[in-house]
This record gives sequence, C-alpha cells and structure tokens, in this order.
Amino acid sequence: MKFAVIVFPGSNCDRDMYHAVKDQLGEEADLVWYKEANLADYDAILLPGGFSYGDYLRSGAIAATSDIIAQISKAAKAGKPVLGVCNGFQILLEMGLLPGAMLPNEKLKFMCHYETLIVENSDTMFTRSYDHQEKIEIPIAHGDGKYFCDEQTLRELRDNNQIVFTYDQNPNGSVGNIAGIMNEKGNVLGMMPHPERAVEALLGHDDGRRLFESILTHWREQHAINA
Ligand SMILES: NC(=O)CC[C@H](N)C(=O)O
Repeated sequence: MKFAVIVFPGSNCDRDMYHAVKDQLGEEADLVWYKEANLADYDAILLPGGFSYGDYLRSGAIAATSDIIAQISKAAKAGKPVLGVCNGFQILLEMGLLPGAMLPNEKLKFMCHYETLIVENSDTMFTRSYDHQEKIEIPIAHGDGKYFCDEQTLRELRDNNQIVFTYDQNPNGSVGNIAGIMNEKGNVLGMMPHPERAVEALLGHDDGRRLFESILTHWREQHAINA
C-alpha cells in the first residue's frame, strides 16, 4: 500500500506520520510537498498536524485554498482513505469535506497531553481493529481544538454514526465531546488527537497503531491481498 503524507509550509507532524506508516506498518510512503499536482498513484492520503501558513486567518484556512486540494478532493471522491490529524482535520473542515468548524480551545490555551478517547464507531476503515466503546490513550496538541457544529449537523452526525471518537473528559469544549468525525461515505476521517504520536511503547502508548493497521487491513481486503 502506498501512502502520501502531504506537507504544507508549517506542517510539523509530517515526519511522525511518515514514521507511523513507513517504519511501523512497513508500507510505502512519500512526503509529498503541497505543490505536487498528482496524487493518482497513492492509495491513501494523510494530512498531518502542524501550523500550515502559521495558522494565519484561521487554522487550515489558507492550506485549504492551495492547488493540491483539488487532488485531495478527487481522492476522497474516489473512495480512497483520507485521514486528517489535528491541523489536517482543520484543513478538511475548511475544505468542506467534513461538516462543522474548529474554534479556539475553551480555556484559550494550547494543550499538549494524553487524553482518553472512546471509540464510538469501530465499524469503519479507520477503526476496525478497535472494539466498540474501547477506551484508548492518544495525545492531543492544539490551540484550536474546540469542534463546533449546529444542532442539526450534530443530529445528522449521530444518526449516521459519523462520530468516530469522543473524549472521555472533554479538554477543549468540543460540541458532543467530539474528538473525530468522518464523512457520510466513511472514507474521510478528521481527528484532533494524534494517533501517529502513539504507535509504539517507546512513545508512551501504542494505541494509535491500530488506526493505521485498520487502514491497511481494509485496503488489503479491497485488493484481495493476503498479508
Ligand atoms: N498539532 C497541530 O496540528 C496543531 C494544530 C493547530 N494549528 C492548533 O494549534 O490548533
């Protein structure tokens, strides 16, 4: 399987994401500079965290207007897995691939620590290796992590099982304790916590590893490849 890790000016979690899929999963991966126009060769698109364009205007807003966005939308439309973590999630919201918006944390402080997440939907290509309602430890690192959407959108997210992760103890004021959501089709996931920072015991926890393994298992099944 071949992963593209998209790098924008100001991305700073791109190497960790690359490490997760290249070194931990042992799959093919490239760091793809945002000027690159063609993502056709890749099986999955990973949007890493960071401060693209210095978070000017709004987190993710400027990256969401760059040329590569059309390619990312095309990959999403084709049903390829698209994962946005933290700033990547913010970019997916600004692109309109996921509903809602990200606001500054309730306490107006940057927060960087482990949080307990609840796997609300384990029947997705990103979470199939977890149990339903399993509690996992994944770190957060954000200033703008308060997920917001209107009541109707929240209802739709709930009705369609699009809420994939919630916080056990809401750290930032997110609506419905939301930590991660997916699109209706189920191939685009945005999440504020960083699974790529928890892929091996050396990093404190390895609960994030199964998210990447889930994507790989799904892809192998789709392509009838036996591991
Ligand atoms: N780690 C990150 O991706 C940071 C995201 C974002 N720029 C924020 O602080 O809200």
